[in-house]
Amino acid sequence: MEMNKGGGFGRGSRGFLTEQEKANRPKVTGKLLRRIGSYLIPYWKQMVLVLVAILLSSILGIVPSILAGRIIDDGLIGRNLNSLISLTFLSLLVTLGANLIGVLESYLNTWIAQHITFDMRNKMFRHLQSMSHRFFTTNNQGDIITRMTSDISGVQQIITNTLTSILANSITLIAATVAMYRKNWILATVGILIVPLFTIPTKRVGKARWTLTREAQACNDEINGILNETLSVSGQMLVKLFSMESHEYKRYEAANHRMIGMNIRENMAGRWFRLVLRTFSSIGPMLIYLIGGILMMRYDADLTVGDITVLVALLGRMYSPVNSLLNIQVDWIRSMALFTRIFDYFDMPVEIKNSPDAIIPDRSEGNITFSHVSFEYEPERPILKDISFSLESGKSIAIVGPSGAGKSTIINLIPRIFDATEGVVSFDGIDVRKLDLGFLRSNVGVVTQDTYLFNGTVRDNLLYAKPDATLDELKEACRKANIHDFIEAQPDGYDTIVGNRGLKLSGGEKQRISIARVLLKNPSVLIFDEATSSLDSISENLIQQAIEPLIASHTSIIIAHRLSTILAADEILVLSDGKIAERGVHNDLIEAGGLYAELYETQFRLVPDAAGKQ
Ligand SMILES: Nc1ncnc2c1ncn2[C@@H]1O[C@H](COP(=O)(O)OP(=O)(O)OP(=O)(O)O)[C@@H](O)[C@H]1O
Repeated sequence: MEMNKGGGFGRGSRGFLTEQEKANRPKVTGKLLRRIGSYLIPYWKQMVLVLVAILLSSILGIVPSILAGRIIDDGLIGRNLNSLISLTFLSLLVTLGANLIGVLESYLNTWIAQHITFDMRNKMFRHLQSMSHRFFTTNNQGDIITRMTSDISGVQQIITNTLTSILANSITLIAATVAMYRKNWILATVGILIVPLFTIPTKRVGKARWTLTREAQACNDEINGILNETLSVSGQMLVKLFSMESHEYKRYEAANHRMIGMNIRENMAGRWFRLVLRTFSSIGPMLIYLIGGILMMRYDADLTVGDITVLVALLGRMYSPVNSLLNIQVDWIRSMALFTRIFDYFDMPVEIKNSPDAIIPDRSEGNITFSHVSFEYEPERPILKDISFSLESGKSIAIVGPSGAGKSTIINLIPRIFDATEGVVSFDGIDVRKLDLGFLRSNVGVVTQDTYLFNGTVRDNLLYAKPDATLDELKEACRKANIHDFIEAQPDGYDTIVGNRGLKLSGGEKQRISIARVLLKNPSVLIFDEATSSLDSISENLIQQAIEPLIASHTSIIIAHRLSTILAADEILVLSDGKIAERGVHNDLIEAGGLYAELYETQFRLVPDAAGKQ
């Protein structure tokens, strides 16, 4: 039987709280415990079985130690072969039984833990999917992934290790103590007094080793950081372009060198730890032999050799449970902190959600109205100020303005990536906050500046917009987006792998695929955030040839940076510092000689216009 469930000597090195953990001790309230319980309750039947299994295997686990006494006294010293054979056989049977129950207990335990974490992971994933864009822009991606992966795996550890460790170790300890006192109260008291004395030095050396392990871990993290930075695609590109190869090598070598030193020290600390452990753990048995022997020889105590052997064996069984129970407080604090962190995530409010009586209109025209819309990402920092405009179905609007004027922010309010702080954004005359989110988003197609493709084939990426689209539909969308010929020219055609985030494709190709993807959704409003990053003139030309007819044939809003796109729109909104500074058509705005005329002179006229409409 595995007595040392998650505890024991080896784990002494983890049994300490960091300064940070000490400072952030979680508040354990009845509410928190009830909430944890709510995840366990569906599995109460299996838990009762685990409890019975632990009880049985812990008690059976100490029986062989007790039988050892009778094997010695009756079998060996008493020279009774029958008794020797039956007792050894019984001992073997009990050991086998305890271990078989242990296997069953492990299975049930793992089953429960896996199911609880399965429930939690799914719940967390669903919750994260419903979180707003603001959540993902303000929270570190690494933290979000950690919550999903290691924190929830931590819950599994708590269930399989901490809970069973408390139970199994407590039962073993009680059973061993009772059995020892039944044999001889003096030796039992000696043994029980020795156990805590043993744990003090073990804990001290353990702490020193733990500090070293943490330092080695920090060193390892540093090395991983260097590897992540320098061996990533973009990192390598940066290193090459700035000829930093030898600088990076030196940085890596220095960190690697530090790590070697740390590893040697850590290993040696481990060796010292084992030395202290073995020395102290042998003091107890020696004392029992010594005192037991004196009691037997000098005081004629009612003790046999077998009794002394049993007491030594039982004492040996106590070290590990005592040690791990001493760590329970640390495990408990960590477990509660883990649950608190996970629940904090569950409790984060969902900012953008369907209103309870969300409207799903029969059809969508694609009329968009902004009336007196203001918006701020952070309190007291207005980004959009009193924006009003209307886009009628079938028409198109180009939004222009200096960088940071709030152009992308305006379009983010239409599919409710964010909600307006003041004023109303409406779609076909209905406040977007009252519309069904699914309806709204399926009718608003957005092509962002930095297009995102999943690692998969071109076909997979296109089908994301319409999983049941036929190949002909895919081809039609790609023709409209001017990317069909390119895809067909690839050896694998529509099954071409796009690579991680689409890295195997050029910026222009990615953008055209993402235009095709949006067209497959067949939305009633198209929104383009025209890329400012310079594409080569062929790519530009292909994109413009795709976008211009779409602007003419669809209700559309374009954040425009190129003259030809601006000219393709019915109306131009000129945005400055979050306000609409000017609006109208190209010639009138040029004549007015305001901000648009200035932008035209400084930017649009100079941007190489592939369509040649300058
Ligand atoms: N998620 C965000 N949180 C806080 N502030 C933001 C966020 N996104 C944008 N901003 C700020 O809002 C302002 C407007 O940004 P926006 O992206 O709408 O400008 P833009 O006109 O589209 O600029 P560009 O042409 O450079 O893309 C900027 O000052 C920007 O720093």
